[in-house]
Amino acid sequence: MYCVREVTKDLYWVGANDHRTTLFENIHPIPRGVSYNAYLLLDEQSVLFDTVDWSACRQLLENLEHLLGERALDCLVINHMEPDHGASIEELLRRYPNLKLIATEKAFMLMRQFGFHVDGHELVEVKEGDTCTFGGHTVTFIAAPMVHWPEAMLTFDRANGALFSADAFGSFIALDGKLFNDEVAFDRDWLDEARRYFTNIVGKYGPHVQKLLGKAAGILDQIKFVCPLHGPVWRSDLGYLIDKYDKWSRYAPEEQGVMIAYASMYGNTEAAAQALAARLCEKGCTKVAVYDVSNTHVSYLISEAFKYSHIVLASVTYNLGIYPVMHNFLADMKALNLQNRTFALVENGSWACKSGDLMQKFIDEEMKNMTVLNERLSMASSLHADKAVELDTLADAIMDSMRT
Ligand SMILES: Cc1cc2nc3c(=O)[nH]c(=O)nc-3n(C[C@H](O)[C@H](O)[C@H](O)COP(=O)(O)O)c2cc1C
Repeated sequence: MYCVREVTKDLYWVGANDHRTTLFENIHPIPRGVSYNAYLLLDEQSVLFDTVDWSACRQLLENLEHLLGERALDCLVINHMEPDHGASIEELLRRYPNLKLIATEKAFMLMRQFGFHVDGHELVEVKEGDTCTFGGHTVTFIAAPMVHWPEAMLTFDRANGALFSADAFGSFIALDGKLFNDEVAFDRDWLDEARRYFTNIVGKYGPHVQKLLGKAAGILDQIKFVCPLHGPVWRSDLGYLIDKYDKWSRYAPEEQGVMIAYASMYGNTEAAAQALAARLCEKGCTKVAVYDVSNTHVSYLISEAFKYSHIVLASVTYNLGIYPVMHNFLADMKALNLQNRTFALVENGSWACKSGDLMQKFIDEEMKNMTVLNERLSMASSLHADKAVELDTLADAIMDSMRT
């Protein structure tokens, strides 16, 4: 059965929802699913903007057949060649052999690398600023390298104000019938997953996203619809969306608050993390989020690290090192280029406590623009009552640094 939604006159969402894939990119859990968005424009020529994951190809084909009727599909614009969007290209070429493919040079290179038999078809290579007319609609192509692959581009249709934004402005979570941002409670139900999507998938490329935001600013008054490849289409409140993207891509915290991530085998470091959380709340900072790194997928930890201004790392010592899962979290923060955060450290060990010094060294030497508070809470096996003052001092130091 076809399943389409009208975006605006002559433009349709023809994508699909996926609740079967458990790991996006085979790494990030997606318990609430994901959508693969593709859009069909019915002008003098029929134009499809991107395709879908191979698992959703049948749905795309049914949607196209429904809307096209007797018409052929004339053009396919590929904004992004990652297989969750590009995988169905070859099948479309089989069904619509006269299909004209429009993409960047690098996208065509990737199609060939992935083994798609595109040669022999009409291929139109486009670059920044090029335009294409399909009848009443003329689109302009905007290069968006490394947002988040090198071949990526955006396409802007001046006639209806639709910006086909590739992976930019996308989100996890299946649409399940809804399409527009104003049909969901985005801030309540989607923001955390949108941030987790952005920070883990595109987070490393903040400067590239900043460049793209600069380009978008030039046409902001003309953008009526932001049509990403995952998640809702934005037709209102663009300022809200752009503000989030601006913060995330500048590595600026969204909230003055504290993420406490603890690594604990037997519960003593965990107890210290909980005691610190309680002290912070008592002192008036209730924006405190506590996570056990061992049972929280690192993609959620990354999202929270991008959200909060302060991060407390509480780790046991493990074979003279940092607890491996905590080490992995640190490595991921570094890999995703997280910057501009204030850290506080809590360490634990029973005979040779090393985790504090090692975490400090990692942050100082491997990460950029980070501050580590001098106050450190150190414990031998467990936190005893005689450490109450140190605990309080650490909480005060965090509170003070939030005020400055
Ligand atoms: C495999 C293993 C390796 C450890 N290595 C160290 C170590 O190198 N230095 C140290 O001081 N404690 C070491 N410990 C002890 C723990 O860090 C310590 O008991 C800690 O207090 C446990 O805190 P928890 O209750 O939060 O798990 C090790 C424990 C285990 C199980």
